Amino acid sequence: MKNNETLMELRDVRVRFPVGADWRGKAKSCVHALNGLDLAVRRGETLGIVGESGCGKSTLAQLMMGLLAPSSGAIFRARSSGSWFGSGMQMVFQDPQSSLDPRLPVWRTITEPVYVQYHNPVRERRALAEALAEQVGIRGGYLDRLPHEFSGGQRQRLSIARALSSEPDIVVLDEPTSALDVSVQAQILNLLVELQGSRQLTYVLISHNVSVVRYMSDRVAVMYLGQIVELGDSQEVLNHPQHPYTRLLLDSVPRADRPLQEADGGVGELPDNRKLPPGCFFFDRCPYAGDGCQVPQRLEAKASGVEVRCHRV
Ligand SMILES: Nc1ncnc2c1ncn2[C@@H]1O[C@H](COP(=O)(O)OP(=O)(O)OP(=O)(O)O)[C@@H](O)[C@H]1O
Repeated sequence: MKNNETLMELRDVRVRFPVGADWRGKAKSCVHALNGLDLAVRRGETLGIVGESGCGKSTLAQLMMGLLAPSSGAIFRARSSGSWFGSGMQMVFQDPQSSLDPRLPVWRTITEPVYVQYHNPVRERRALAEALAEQVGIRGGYLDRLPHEFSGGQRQRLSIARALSSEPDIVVLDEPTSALDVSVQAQILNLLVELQGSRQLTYVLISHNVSVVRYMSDRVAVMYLGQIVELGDSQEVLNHPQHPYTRLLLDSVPRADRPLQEADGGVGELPDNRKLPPGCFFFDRCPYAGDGCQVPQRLEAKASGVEVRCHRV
């Protein structure tokens, strides 16, 4: 069920982290993690977020989850039908080991988001745990076990069950398969697709793995130095990349998890995000840089419907 209803919108969002301190405890400089991000999440879609390490993907996830406040800009959320303190957001992390409490039987962990809000009795909690476990392919009889008694893939299934327990509107998937064996990665992705169909979920999928994003996403946002440089239909963006950075990123697959200069034989380093370039952020690494690139670039819709932050496209 995809439509154009916006569940969450970020407008010109910036996040700065003060770093270093002088003898008075005053920050010496700032890391500019997000630099004017405009993005909307639509109900029922999977929105993929890609970009190399350090471009701001995790900062964006924390912002969406409400774990971090923007330094400037605004975030709008549609009124939630789900719960988790009313935010309607849940997250599935890369490492299922650390998102499940090692001392608690899993039925407790996977129903915790609901219990925190409603304090439901044990019988009800167990019944919910069993129903959720069944939906993610874990037999109800195993729910008294501790997380370490499950395999990595099963633990990720349990983390997904936990995320679904409060019936969130949006689930942020932060590298949901990258800590798993290759053999179970596809099973988890298929499970996520199935659940999206049966529960009308909206996903924000953060990944440096372009094949995962290609398989899962309806739209893709490509991030560079805390900005979106290309945004649109995922097949269009991934099959016909227009921004020079998107092309470079796709050319470096499957090594996009490393800084690009290692993967592509030397186009320069990711600029220092304590001092932002005055014009196009990609200027120093761009093979097409020239006139008109020394001024800040705007994200603009091109004929294909894809938005691109480059005046030369
Ligand atoms: N708490 C913090 N204090 C200072 N700098 C931070 C903090 N959190 C993130 N950063 C910096 O902000 C920038 C964006 O980081 P972020 O973790 O969002 O990137 P990322 O794209 O998720 O990278 P990765 O894929 O490696 O997780 C990086 O330069 C990072 O060092």
